[in-house]
Amino acid sequence: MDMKLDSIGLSPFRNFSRAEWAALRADTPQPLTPEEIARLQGLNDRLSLAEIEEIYLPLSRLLSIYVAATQKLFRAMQKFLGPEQAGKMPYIIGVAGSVAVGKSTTSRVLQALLGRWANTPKVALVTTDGFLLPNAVLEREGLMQKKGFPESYDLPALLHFLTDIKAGRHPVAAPIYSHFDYDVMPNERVEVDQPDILIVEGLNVLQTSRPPKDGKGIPFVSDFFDFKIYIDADDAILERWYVERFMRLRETAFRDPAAYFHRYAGISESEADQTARSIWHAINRVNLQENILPTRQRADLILRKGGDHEVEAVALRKL
Ligand SMILES: Nc1ncnc2c1ncn2[C@@H]1O[C@H](COP(=O)(O)OP(=O)(O)OP(=O)(O)O)[C@@H](O)[C@H]1O
Ligand SMILES: CC(C)(CO)[C@@H](O)C(=O)NCCC(=O)O
Repeated sequence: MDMKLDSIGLSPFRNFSRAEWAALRADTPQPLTPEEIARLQGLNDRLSLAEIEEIYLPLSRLLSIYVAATQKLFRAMQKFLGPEQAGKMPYIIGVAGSVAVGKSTTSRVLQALLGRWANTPKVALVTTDGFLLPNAVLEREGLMQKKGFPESYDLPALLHFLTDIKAGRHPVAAPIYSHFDYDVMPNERVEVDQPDILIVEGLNVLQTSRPPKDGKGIPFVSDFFDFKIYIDADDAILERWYVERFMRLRETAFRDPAAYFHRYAGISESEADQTARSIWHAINRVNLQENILPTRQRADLILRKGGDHEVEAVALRKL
């Protein structure tokens, strides 16, 4: 995806058009059953069957090849090192990209598709939103307009979580974020109990920032991932998706008086549109430019989306 490097044959990525990528599913052994199709489309009513079959099936096939190779290496290492070595270690996939690019939808589709492979029946999914600092802390530190920026996360807690997973500990608990409350939920946790694959999605999974204090010798978040996916789309398209989702939420979730953004249910459509655009420009777009986009080149695979969320090109790391 780096044109200059591409033209002199030095890009670390191999590029596929949509059609070239779709052809890779050719000998995927199991077709989807009608029940599976219904369940996958239930994950997001805008997701088309063509998208599942042409993009996400080849991707799940590729990932299952990587996972099988890692599992084989792990078993060989256990034999080499002796019987008292750590038990099961999940394969960790990171899914990164801008706010509103579709990280959670892609992750849920991959979770469902990867669970169909015999060597990975148990696939867990966690979002790094749960590791955001609570609003009370963000307010105290003057960071409410920086939600999603590196400094708005409890980075040591995220690193501890990933370390525990990699060490084979179980179960490991992760905090949960509520978009309805616009805050982390103080008393709720999701438990990750020795899955074959753990998918971690978030803005920050490819980042290399260290915790502010005593950061030396501590790994980067991105170090923990066996395979890193970046979902990409043009700036103007992302803004549109953000605004469309905001307007839809205004008709649905924001109507509930308990919702953090309830006040936006009462304003006019044009005021709501203005509000969404100003949040996008003041917070999420700045975060994209400064902190998210610069991590794209670190991915193993880039999914490039067009205006209707259809993947129009794929780049796979070859080095
Ligand atoms: N493959 C897809 N096909 C059609 N629509 C999609 C697809 N993926 C996501 N969307 C839509 O795009 C919007 C953003 O998707 P999603 O919530 O998955 O993004 P996200 O990257 O997880 O966002 P955030 O970072 O804000 O949590 C939603 O309105 C969703 O319905
Ligand atoms: C929670 C995050 C950071 C990521 O999902 C995002 O959805 C968010 O809330 N960003 C802050 C600005 C906004 O309200 O869109």
